[in-house]
Amino acid sequence: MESWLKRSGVSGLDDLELADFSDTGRGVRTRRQFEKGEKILTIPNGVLWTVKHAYADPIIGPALLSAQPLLSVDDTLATYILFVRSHWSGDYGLGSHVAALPASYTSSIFFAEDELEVSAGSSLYTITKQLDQQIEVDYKELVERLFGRHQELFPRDKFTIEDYKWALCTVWSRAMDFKLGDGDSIRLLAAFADMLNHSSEVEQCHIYDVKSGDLSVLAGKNYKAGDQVFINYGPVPNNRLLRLYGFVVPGNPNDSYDLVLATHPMAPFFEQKHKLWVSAGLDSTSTVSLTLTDPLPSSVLRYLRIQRLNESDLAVMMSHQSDAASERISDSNEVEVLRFLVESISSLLDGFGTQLEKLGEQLAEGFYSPGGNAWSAAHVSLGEQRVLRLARKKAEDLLAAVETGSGIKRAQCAACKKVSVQLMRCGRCNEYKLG
Ligand SMILES: C[S@@+](CC[C@H](N)C(=O)[O-])C[C@H]1O[C@@H](n2cnc3c(N)ncnc32)[C@H](O)[C@@H]1O
Repeated sequence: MESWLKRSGVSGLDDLELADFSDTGRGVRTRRQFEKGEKILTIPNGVLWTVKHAYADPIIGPALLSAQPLLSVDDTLATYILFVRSHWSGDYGLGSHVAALPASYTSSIFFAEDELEVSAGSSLYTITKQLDQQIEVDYKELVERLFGRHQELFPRDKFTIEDYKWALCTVWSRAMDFKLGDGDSIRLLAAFADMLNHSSEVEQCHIYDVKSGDLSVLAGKNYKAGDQVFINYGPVPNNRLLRLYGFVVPGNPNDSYDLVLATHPMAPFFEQKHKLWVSAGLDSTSTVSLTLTDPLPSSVLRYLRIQRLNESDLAVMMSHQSDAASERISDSNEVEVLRFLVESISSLLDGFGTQLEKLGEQLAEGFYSPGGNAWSAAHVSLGEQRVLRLARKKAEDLLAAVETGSGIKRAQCAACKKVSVQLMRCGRCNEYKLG
């Protein structure tokens, strides 16, 4: 691969080499010192994997362009990679890059049932299950629309669903995304640059030159000869790292929980409420990322304030053009919203297969083999539960403050003893018996 890249005009390779590292696996090592900001590597546009290059390929290009509507970016790149793997020699060109790719991946879609089960309750668990189904559907569609129609290009035995999953994970774990000036974006894979591992200790240091179309990597910090060179994949939480890249960062400060807020279209006043959500920059189904630094973003409260509007408050709100739900609408609405949040977050937390404290103990005792799939899944579960606990605490504090300020009393359900809001049905046992 390196000799092909050098002949293709890649610069910087003489000062770098591939090497194995105990913590990150294969990566790139410096052969000399680099100052932060110095250019380390440049890969010219001609050798990048891009959708444009796939379309321009004289053999696979016409077939890809004949599929209407066109395949997604990831499917195009995955198909291109599989095409090169099945038709090109591994000695030179893109074929030599494919030959250097990992034979398998540790993305959560490859987890055994018992490994994924460790993250039960997490968004990773749900999304991975959905992804498994989606991949099957997408694969069938690809066979129908493309692979089955050009079997000379896409031989069945080299374009199985397992091959497709491998190629998708190649794209997910190695592609780089860049925004272009015109509001467009480009997703590309760059041989050798895709051997760089992630560290949050370096700044963003891979750049795409829109004019030349070349990709460059700068030193994200000062390096001594023999150091591993890193790039920064971005502020990615563990659930996403594991799904796309197949690894986690223990104690990841970017951990998050994606809260999905949804309302059935048959719910009363749905149309009016939909308008209010849109004017608040939301939608009737909105996904909000709860994070360690902002566990209860204001958009969650804005969404729920609108969702829980009664008829008279709704009429008042509809007459306001702006985002009136950014503030408390009424004490009773606020209490209802916060009560609902506390209960919902509690049931999300109850849904985790193993609770936070137990997971913490298990990880400390070495119950899961470090770096293994179950260990990674445990870290995802831990991170998501941490975020949800912070979110619940914040909702509880806000609720207590509103109740104190408004004079709305708490009451305890006589049936299950759960503290509830006066005159509301107890959400846990569904009884109206308030004490
Ligand atoms: C762009 S590739 C980097 C090169 C890769 N190590 C290889 O041998 O092909 C991304 C993959 O490298 C691994 N990786 C990157 N950064 C890592 C890190 N900080 N810790 C553990 N694995 C990492 C993950 O397997 C990830 O999917």
